[in-house]
Amino acid sequence: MLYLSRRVDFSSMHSYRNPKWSDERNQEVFGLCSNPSGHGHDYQLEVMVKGALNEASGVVVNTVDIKKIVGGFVDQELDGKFLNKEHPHFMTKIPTTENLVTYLWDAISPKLQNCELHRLRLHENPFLYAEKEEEKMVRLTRKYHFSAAHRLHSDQLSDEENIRLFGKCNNPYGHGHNYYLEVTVEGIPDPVTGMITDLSYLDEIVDSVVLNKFDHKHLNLDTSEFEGLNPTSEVAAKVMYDMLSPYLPNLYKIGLWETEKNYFEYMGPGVSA
Ligand SMILES: Nc1nc2c(c(=O)[nH]1)N=C([C@H](O)[C@H](O)COP(=O)(O)OP(=O)(O)OP(=O)(O)O)CN2
Ligand SMILES: [Zn+2]
Repeated sequence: MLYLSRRVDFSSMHSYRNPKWSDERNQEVFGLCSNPSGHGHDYQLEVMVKGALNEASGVVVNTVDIKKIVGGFVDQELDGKFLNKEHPHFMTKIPTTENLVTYLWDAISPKLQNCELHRLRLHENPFLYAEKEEEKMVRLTRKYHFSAAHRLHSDQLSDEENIRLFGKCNNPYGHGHNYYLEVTVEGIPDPVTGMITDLSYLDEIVDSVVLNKFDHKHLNLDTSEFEGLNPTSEVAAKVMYDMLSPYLPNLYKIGLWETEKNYFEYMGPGVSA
């Protein structure tokens, strides 16, 4: 089986409002997104399909055909529209990223030929995306930033072994990174709010439980969470998962960008992708 991906872009306006609720209630639940005049996003939709290689043509499916099918569909239905007012499905269902990706999954899967839809990832902005994969629940990923210093050093190895294994990263004073932390939750979008998890709750938890502890800190020297641990990014991803999971019962994955080139993820004990 081969997997391939094509990105399709569109811009839409939306407003998060339950028409049965008062302005105050909508404001309380949806915050700024409840503005009845709406606001907009430049969405990026990553369409990943799977299929068998056609030996004669050398392709599973022509990506230009995916562009025509999916691009044509979003151009006609979503691009340049105020979804709550102009799209029948979203007149009654709140156009959250989770609901949008679910709608797109149901609409696009039957249209594809010579391949099957494997995953849709809908980016609302560079810090938020929702995704749907075959036979999986919807997932929502939020990206956060913090800066921290660390020294790679294991107490279980000799000084020579530490230097040999970690080189410059074993510098006694440490060194620093611009970390990007991705927190992924999964679930069924709430039928009333259209959300898997309230983003303001997620932000509050990640801020108070992780970012406030680690931002602008030396992980080895200033944090109790890394006491006795070597703060590699594998260990850091696991530490952060364990810190967040008691507050986020639907936590699916922690992704940690240590640098732009080094990425690590942890899905909890015994879980694999
Ligand atoms: N398995 C792991 N290997 C390494 C880790 C880690 O956490 N787990 N961490 C480091 C260092 O912390 C290091 O600072 C990253 O170094 P490096 O890959 O060299 O940095 P860049 O991504 O900026 O790449 P350049 O080659 O320097 O451009 C090392 N290994
Ligand atoms: Zn480092």
